[in-house]
Amino acid sequence: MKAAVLVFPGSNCDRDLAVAFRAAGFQTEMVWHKETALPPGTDLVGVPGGFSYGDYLRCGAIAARSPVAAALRNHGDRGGYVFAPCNGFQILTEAGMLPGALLRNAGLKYICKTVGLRVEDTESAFTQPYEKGQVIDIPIAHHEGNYTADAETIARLNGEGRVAFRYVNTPNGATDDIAGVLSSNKRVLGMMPHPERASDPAHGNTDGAALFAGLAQALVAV
Ligand SMILES: NC(=O)CC[C@H](N)C(=O)O
Repeated sequence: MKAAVLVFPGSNCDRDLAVAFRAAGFQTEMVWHKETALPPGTDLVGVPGGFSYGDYLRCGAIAARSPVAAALRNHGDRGGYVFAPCNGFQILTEAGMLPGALLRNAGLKYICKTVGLRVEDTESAFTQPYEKGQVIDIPIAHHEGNYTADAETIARLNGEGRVAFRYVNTPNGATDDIAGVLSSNKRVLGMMPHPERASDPAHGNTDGAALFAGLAQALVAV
């Protein structure tokens, strides 16, 4: 089971993500943004949180056009798993790998706190260890987490079971309380909250650990 974590100038959750992947049993390599290929045999790509390229232009817009982005897109196109928390989610929407956009938080403030998330769909590798409707506590830390998409896209995401998580009390104005979205094959997950920051007893909260365990379980079964 091989994972790669992309590293952009300004990434700041890349090592946290690698720690969570390794704890779940993935052999994990860091991949610099200038690379044009992923390590051979990569099963899972992590697109980490942070402030890639200083959040200039729009969060994630420059990273979505970086050399490594083409390799990331190929990985997704051939059915590879991608986990993208926070800035990673912003990068995937900018790259067109997930629908919608992340706008500035409704209150125009950076928000850093732990929030309740309801698990909405348990048919993906990421969410299968949870119970449908289960509420988990996961930290957020962002100023552009206001998920927005047109009504048709929101209806499609809801209808296809592609809303992985919803906020219990939406902190950022996200449409339909959406906190995390899956691709149509459910192998790509983008979410604003950070499960990798709630996956070790030392974090004081392990609600996120099951997500990484679920991924490992799905990949062992392949
Ligand atoms: N923690 C993060 O990944 C921050 C995401 C993004 N740069 C924002 O502030 O919205």
